[in-house]
Amino acid sequence: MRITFSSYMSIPPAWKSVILIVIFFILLYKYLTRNHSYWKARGVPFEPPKFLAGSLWEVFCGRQHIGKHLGYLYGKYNKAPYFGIFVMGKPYLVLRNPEIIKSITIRDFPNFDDRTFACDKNADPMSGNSLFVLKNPEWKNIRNKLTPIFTSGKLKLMLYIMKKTGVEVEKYLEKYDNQVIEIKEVSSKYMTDLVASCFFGFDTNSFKDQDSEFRLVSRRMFEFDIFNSISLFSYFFVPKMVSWFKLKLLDTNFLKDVFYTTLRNRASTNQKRNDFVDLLLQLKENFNENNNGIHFDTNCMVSQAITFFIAGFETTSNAIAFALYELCLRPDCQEKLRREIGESLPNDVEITFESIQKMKYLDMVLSETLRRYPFGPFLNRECKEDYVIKETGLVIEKGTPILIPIDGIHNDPEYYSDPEKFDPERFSDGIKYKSQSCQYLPFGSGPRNCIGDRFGLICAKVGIIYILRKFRVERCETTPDPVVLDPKSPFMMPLGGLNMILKKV
Ligand code: HEM
Repeated sequence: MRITFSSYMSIPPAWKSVILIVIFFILLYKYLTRNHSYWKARGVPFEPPKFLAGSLWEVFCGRQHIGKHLGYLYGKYNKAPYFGIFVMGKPYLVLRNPEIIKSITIRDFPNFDDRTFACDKNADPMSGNSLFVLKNPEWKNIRNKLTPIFTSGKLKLMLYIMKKTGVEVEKYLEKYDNQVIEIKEVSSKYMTDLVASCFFGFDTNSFKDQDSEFRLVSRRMFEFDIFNSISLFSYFFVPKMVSWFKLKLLDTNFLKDVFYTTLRNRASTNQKRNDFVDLLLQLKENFNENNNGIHFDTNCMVSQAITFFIAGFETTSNAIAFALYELCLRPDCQEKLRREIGESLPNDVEITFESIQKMKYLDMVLSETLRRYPFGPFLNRECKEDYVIKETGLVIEKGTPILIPIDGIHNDPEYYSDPEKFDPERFSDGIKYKSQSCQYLPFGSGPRNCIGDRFGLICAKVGIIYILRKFRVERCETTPDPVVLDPKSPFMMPLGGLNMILKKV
């Protein structure tokens, strides 16, 4: 039957509205599903999309953690070098093959040097200027300038701050002998104090002051309710929402005020602490104008300090907490590590940078912990120009977002036998081979990898040494086994904490 304009006009108004609504939804559906044949047309295996949620329905429903879901898909498409998914109708390419990952993150890096991470610099200048978010050429310029502040020599000068915070943890834990403690909160306090001191020159005292504002602020940053998990999700997957709704990544006003206060104090007292504040100030002074017009002004400096604070404290405290959790389930590994600590530092001798470097088993324990629990469960890159994957001939179109599922790779039995087992021995030869072949990616890969990896590892090692040389951690009735990850968080964080019993040795 043909519907003409005059027959339409004769339809009662209520029916007209119904027809318009139906047409609207049909058009919307067509628009949102317009790309759903994208991967099929290119011969790429793909996870069939569901309307709106695409291939991440389980994640949107809160039933599965995004890292574990990508890991599950990684296992499902185990014959393919990559597979396709859809997020809100947009096609994403998920890489499986380490050689292809290497090409994209290292060899052909210039074509994949940015993340798809969105940020509206005008609405949120603090986050927009952060190294994590910056796009080239600004990113490269700032990264080159910041890299030297993380050299071993500079970190060595900050060891005194780490040791001071380690002593605070030790004193704090004395009160909990033979009691159940939630170790994630302890490690978060340790890292909040440490990072606040190193990057803000500020004594936060989270162990003495339960209401320390720094700790309250840092805790809020990683507490995910439905609203901030949608917001953070949009930064990674729906960048348009960020500009439409002028979303702000984080409320950084408090951190900004603290940093400015520190700058004023340093200027008036000429105090030097050999911390990152001193290094950032030096960098600002030496930053000449010959940088493609890119400035490293005070705002940019504050933005980096805030980035380092946020990127540093939760990642590293997670690693400490998960290491102690695994050690409480594996008393044999714990004893081996305590022996190593005892032999390297007999009679409570002073911890030195060199003694930490020599603790091989401690390094193996942390490497294995980060294999099992990489904080960021996926890496993310954007394709700048059409690119041909030489191994398969697939053309990745300009603008295609790429995901690298770290958890899937870290649990692939082809690279790690019995991957569910916590086994530090698999890193007895170090991580070099596995990192270089892109089978081990807790700190990412290529020039855009983690800038703070060495700082994070030293902080984690010092924290673990201070705890284990005085205490044994044991499993208790409320120790989770297996760990449940918080599905609302895009990061691999434990849901409900990590309880264990602490016993003085
Ligand atoms: C155990 C601790 C840590 C883990 C597991 C970790 C992990 C990561 C990962 C996976 C990335 C993305 C890399 C990529 O895309 O290839 C990253 C980037 C980054 N991390 Fe870390 N990180 C840790 C500690 C730190 C610390 C202590 C800092 C600062 C002091 C830091 C600062 C950054 C920054 C600024 C970036 C962005 C780098 C860029 O885009 O140039 N991270 N980190």
